[in-house]
Amino acid sequence: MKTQHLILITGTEPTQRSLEKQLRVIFDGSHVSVVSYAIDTGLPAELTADLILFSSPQVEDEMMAMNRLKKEQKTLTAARSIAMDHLEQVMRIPAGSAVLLVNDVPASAQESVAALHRIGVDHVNLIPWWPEAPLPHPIPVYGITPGEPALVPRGVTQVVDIGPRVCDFSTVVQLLEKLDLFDGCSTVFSEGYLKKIIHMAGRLARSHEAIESLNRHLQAVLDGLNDGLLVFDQQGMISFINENARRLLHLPNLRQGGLSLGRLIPFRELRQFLMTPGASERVFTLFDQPVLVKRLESLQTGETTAVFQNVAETIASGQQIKRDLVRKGHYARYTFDDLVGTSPSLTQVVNTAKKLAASGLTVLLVGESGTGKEIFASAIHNASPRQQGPFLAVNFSALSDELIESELFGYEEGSFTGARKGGKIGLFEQADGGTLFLDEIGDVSLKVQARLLRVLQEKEIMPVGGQAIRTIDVRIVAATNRSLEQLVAQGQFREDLYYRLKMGYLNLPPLRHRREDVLDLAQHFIRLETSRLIQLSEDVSRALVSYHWPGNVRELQNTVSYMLAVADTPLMTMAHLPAAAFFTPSENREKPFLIRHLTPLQRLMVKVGELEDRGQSPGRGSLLAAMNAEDPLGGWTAHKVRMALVELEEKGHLTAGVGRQGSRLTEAGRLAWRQLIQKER
Ligand SMILES: Nc1ncnc2c1ncn2[C@@H]1O[C@H](COP(=O)(O)OP(=O)(O)OP(=O)(O)O)[C@@H](O)[C@H]1O
Repeated sequence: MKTQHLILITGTEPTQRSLEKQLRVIFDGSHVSVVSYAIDTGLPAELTADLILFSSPQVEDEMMAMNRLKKEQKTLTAARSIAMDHLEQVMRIPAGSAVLLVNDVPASAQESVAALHRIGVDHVNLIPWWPEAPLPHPIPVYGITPGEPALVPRGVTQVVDIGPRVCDFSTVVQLLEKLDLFDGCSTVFSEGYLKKIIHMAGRLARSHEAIESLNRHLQAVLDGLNDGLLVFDQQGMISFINENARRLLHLPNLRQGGLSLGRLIPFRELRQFLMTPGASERVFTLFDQPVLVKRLESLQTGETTAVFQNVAETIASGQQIKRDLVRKGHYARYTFDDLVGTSPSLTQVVNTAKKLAASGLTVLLVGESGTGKEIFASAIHNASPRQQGPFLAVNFSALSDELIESELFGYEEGSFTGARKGGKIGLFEQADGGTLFLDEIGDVSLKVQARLLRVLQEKEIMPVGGQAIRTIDVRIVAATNRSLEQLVAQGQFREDLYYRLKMGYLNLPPLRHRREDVLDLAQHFIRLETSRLIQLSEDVSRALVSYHWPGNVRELQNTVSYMLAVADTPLMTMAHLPAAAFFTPSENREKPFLIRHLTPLQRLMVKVGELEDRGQSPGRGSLLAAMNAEDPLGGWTAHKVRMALVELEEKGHLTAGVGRQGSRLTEAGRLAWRQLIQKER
């Protein structure tokens, strides 16, 4: 078969390249040779071929004006269209957007617009533009250019380069006809064309499927909400309604969209409220149920979202939340009724605490360890108007500065290495609307004190690494067993913070100042631990009341637990007490408490050290007397004392005195003694 020659003539080189490529694909495998020229880069002296294809009417005009072609030369002028490969990007430009169609000259810009219109791109407003043309105001964000990205003006930021336009379907058909190849190549060509359409349709179908599945997922999420949601525009046309809104409004399962508030909502007042700009929330009775309706307007879309909450269900879920808080320990366990005791000193402090609870003032609880500061803090919260809010506690004695700051104030994501993703909400924010109990406030550093003071003064916090200040509404109850006054005098506690905390001051009396409460408390702890009927012997009662209780109520509670553990009769006698010496009526706080946990040898050593501290150097006789008084159940005899002293001497802990001189602890002995008594306290 004879080879036919086709010449392509374009205006510019880029068009030459892209059209030549297209022609080569079409004529691949046929007997057509393709040669191309761009007027810009020059034409050969002779231009003869079986067919000459002009890339556009402008090129045709130019060539005619040049008068370079023979009269009988067959020509064809291409009609061009955008390549399908870029159509998808064009279709993704949001509907209604203004789009600058950028090309080099007015005619090609207008032609490109027309070409896009012809293939059905009508969802955007196409504005033809070329470098000398005035820019529309405002400058559109979107631009489309057929292979001229360098010409796109500044300000147009989202550009789709659709590449030089290719010969359209009709041009290709004419080409084939003129070269008498229609029968041979048309199938190849149409198949290639179809393949592209099928490929594109496939992609569209897949992305449509993905969108559908996302929509179904979102719908399921929104239907699963406890709240009803209704979205509508300024004309009252509904664009979205979820399952719960339908349920609350007794609506059938209607198709989304296309419906108006007027048709769907049978309550005039509710309709009016929904359509009133600026209205925020109101309770309506809908089908005999109180429903809280909130309006949220979106400035961006002009749409309004109405949130419907069934008041009864919301209260029930609030109670559930409260139950959850109990489980998590974010809950004030005690009330004033849990405080046992009728002594005047306790009654007086409870009465003041009740008044302070109602006042909302910051409260400072001062008292020795185990006096019930935590019970008071919790009872104050429960007797305050914040009782429905959270109650959170933080104990400063165990935390580093960094930990305290992140616990209290939270932090923003990425504010330090190891910061949790999404950041962390601090206790101040978590306790919003409730009470925060700051235990052992006397242990807090000056740095943290400064931040606390700011929170108390400004009622605002800024999370670690954060920018935004958040207003909080938290009542502070602080506690300490240290003398803050003394710490202030030593410069370890800020005076201004001290006075702020002290606005509501409560001094919890130690148990030894309210001995009247000891037996009530003991009975109370017995009842907490067992349902057995337990009685205290008179001796035991006397011993308990006369003991000075350095560990206060907690120590009494521990003593009761110990006795219940060792007693096998319903009557508690002296034999069940932890150690006889422990109950010597004395205010001496250095008395070792759990002396029973020491070996006899250690007990003797403790005694030697104690007597030495009082300036004595005890001989064997006085040691025997002292041991019998301190540890009557220890079975101490003169022999036992002597053997113990020998053993201590052998260990290098003691030097036994000669004659009237008593025994003394050595250096090593004193060290061991100090360790023992520290363990005991
Ligand atoms: N008046 C009281 N009635 C009943 N139980 C009490 C009373 N006071 C204290 N308790 C109990 O004594 C124990 C210690 O109380 P709490 O933990 O409140 O003391 P605290 O002053 O906070 O001690 P610390 O300073 O060591 O933390 C708790 O088990 C508490 O239930």
